[in-house]
Order: sequence, then C-alpha cells, then structure tokens
Amino acid sequence: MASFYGFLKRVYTATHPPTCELSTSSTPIKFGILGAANIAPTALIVPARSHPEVIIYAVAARSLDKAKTFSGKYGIEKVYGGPNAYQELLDDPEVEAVYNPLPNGLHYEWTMKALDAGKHVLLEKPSADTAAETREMFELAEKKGLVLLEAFHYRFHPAVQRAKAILDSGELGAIKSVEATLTVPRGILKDDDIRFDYSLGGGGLMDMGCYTINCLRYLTSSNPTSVLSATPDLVPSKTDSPSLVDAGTTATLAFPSDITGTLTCHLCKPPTLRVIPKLPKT
Ligand SMILES: NC(=O)C1=CN([C@@H]2O[C@H](COP(=O)(O)OP(=O)(O)OC[C@H]3O[C@@H](n4cnc5c(N)ncnc54)[C@H](OP(=O)(O)O)[C@@H]3O)[C@@H](O)[C@H]2O)C=CC1
Ligand SMILES: O=C1OC[C@@H](O)[C@H](O)[C@H]1O
Repeated sequence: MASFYGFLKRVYTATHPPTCELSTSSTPIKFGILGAANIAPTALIVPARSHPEVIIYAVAARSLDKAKTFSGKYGIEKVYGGPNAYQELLDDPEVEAVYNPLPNGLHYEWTMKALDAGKHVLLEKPSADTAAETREMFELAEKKGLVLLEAFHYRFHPAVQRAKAILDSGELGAIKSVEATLTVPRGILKDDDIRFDYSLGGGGLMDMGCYTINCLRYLTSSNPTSVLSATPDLVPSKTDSPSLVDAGTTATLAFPSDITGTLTCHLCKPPTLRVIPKLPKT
C-alpha cells in the first residue's frame, strides 16, 4: 500500500514539479520552441519550472493568434507568429537553445537551420525520417560544437538504467532474447493526427516503434544485423492507392551473439489492462 501511495506521489510530482526561483548566480539558458506543439508543456515548459538554469524565453507558431494564446498560457516572454515565425525565432540572438517538437518530417530541416543559426537543439524523437539525415544533423552539431540531443526521455528513467545495469552485470547470464512493447490505446489519437500522415514522417513504427528499437539496441548494447520478420498493421487507405503508414508493427530482429529482439508498437491498440511487465516464457 505504501509503495502504491509512493507511486501515485511520484506520478503527481512528475506532472506537477515544484517551481523554483531563477538562479541569481548564473545566467539561465534561454530556450525557444518551434511550434506550439501539444507535447511542449509536458516535455519542456513544466519541467523547466524546477530548473533555475533554464528559461523558456520564446515560442514560434505558424499562426500569431495561436502563438499568443500559447505564450499567454505558459508565461513565455517572446512570441513569433506567421509563415516566417520559425526562422525569426532562430534569428533571435537571445535564443541559445531550441526545442524542436515539429512533426517528424520537419525535424531534419529545422534542426539543420537551428544548428546553422548556432543554437543547441533538443530534438523530439525520432530524430529524422532517415539515418542519413540523422547522421548529417549530428555531424553538423559536432562540427559547430553544439549540443544536439534526441528526446528519448526513457533513457533517463531509473528503472531502465537499473535493468541495463542488471543485464550488463551478467548476473542473469548471457542475454538470449529481449522484447520491447509500447502501444497507445485505440481512441486516443484522432484520424488527422500527424502520426498518421506519411508526408510528415508518420507511422506507428516511426512514432512508438522508435522507442522499442532504441530500447532493444540499448539493452543489448548492439545493433541488429538483420530483420527476421516484420508484420505491419497498415492504416486503411482513404484513396485507391495503398496505405503508406502503419498503425503498428511487430518485428523480430537478429542481434550479434545469437540474440533475438522482438518489438511491438501500435498507435491504436485495443484496450488492455496489461501494464505490468510479464515474465518471459521459459
Ligand atoms: N518525447 C515524447 O514523450 C513525445 C514526443 N513527441 C514528438 O513530438 C513531436 C510533436 O508531437 P505532438 O506535440 O504530439 O504534435 P502536434 O501536432 O501537437 O505538434 C506539432 C507542431 O508542429 C507544427 N507544424 C508545423 N508544420 C506542420 C504541419 N504541416 N502539420 C502539422 N503540424 C505542423 C505545429 O506548430 P504550429 O503551432 O506552428 O502550428 C504543431 O504545433 C513529434 O515528433 C512526436 O514524435 C510527441 C509526444 C511525446
Ligand atoms: O511518448 C510518447 O507517447 C505517445 C506517442 O504517441 C508519442 O509520440 C510518444 O513520443
């Protein structure tokens, strides 16, 4: 009972973190946000309130009204709105770091522009549509001495780090197989969500699947060598052309040392009560 109470308390504190005074001893890093995205308050604006070393200084949105409403709601000082708003934010010399929560298909373009403008970037996952684009972004950041970080928050969770430490210690013996599952229950995402739009880098594997692939690679400390099987559940097409995006995918990948990794991801999974990790079949 005490641990359940502790769990509720941790969830509450995570969503309602304490606020703090701005640091007087150092100058906080000024962040600008590209797009008034749904995820921005949860991922950055609210958590930043308990970090005196960071200030959310500016937001840019394609509509000035939307940008103003957003900045008013979250107390953001500087507002950019209209078709050139993103570039205007990047041109603002006060902005030192940029948060890029644009649709996946725009990550590469605006991260390259932000790096070109000399800004550090916190980039939403998945970093880009292709490995080549991702490499280019990280190479540019390195060349310019800027920080570019993909927002895989799960990598900072103590539970994941503990699981990794146990596996790395060898106390369970050699890894034989790893499973990673991440799904969104049906009915949460609307049909017009960016996640279902191929032209914006949508798809279940791109959205939830990027976590599961990342997790398999992280826990096995290796990269897959081949795809043993992959079964997409395609979003029904609204036209005569075949659907280009998956709502979800299940795949098994081969890793070095005869390890297999199985991933399951889905954006509209029928409701399930399974939230507790299950033990592997022996
Ligand atoms: N790390 C995490 O836990 C999470 C990460 N994400 C990632 O964050 C990103 C954004 O997700 P989410 O906040 O849910 O998405 P939203 O649809 O809420 O936000 C996307 C933003 O992109 C801007 N945009 C620019 N061009 C377009 C376009 N052509 N069509 C649609 N939007 C456009 C919009 O900004 P404007 O205001 O200028 O109109 C909009 O606010 C995704 O990459 C997603 O994978 C999402 C949720 C959780
Ligand atoms: O963490 C997340 O949860 C819900 C997803 O759709 C989102 O894009 C993802 O990053």
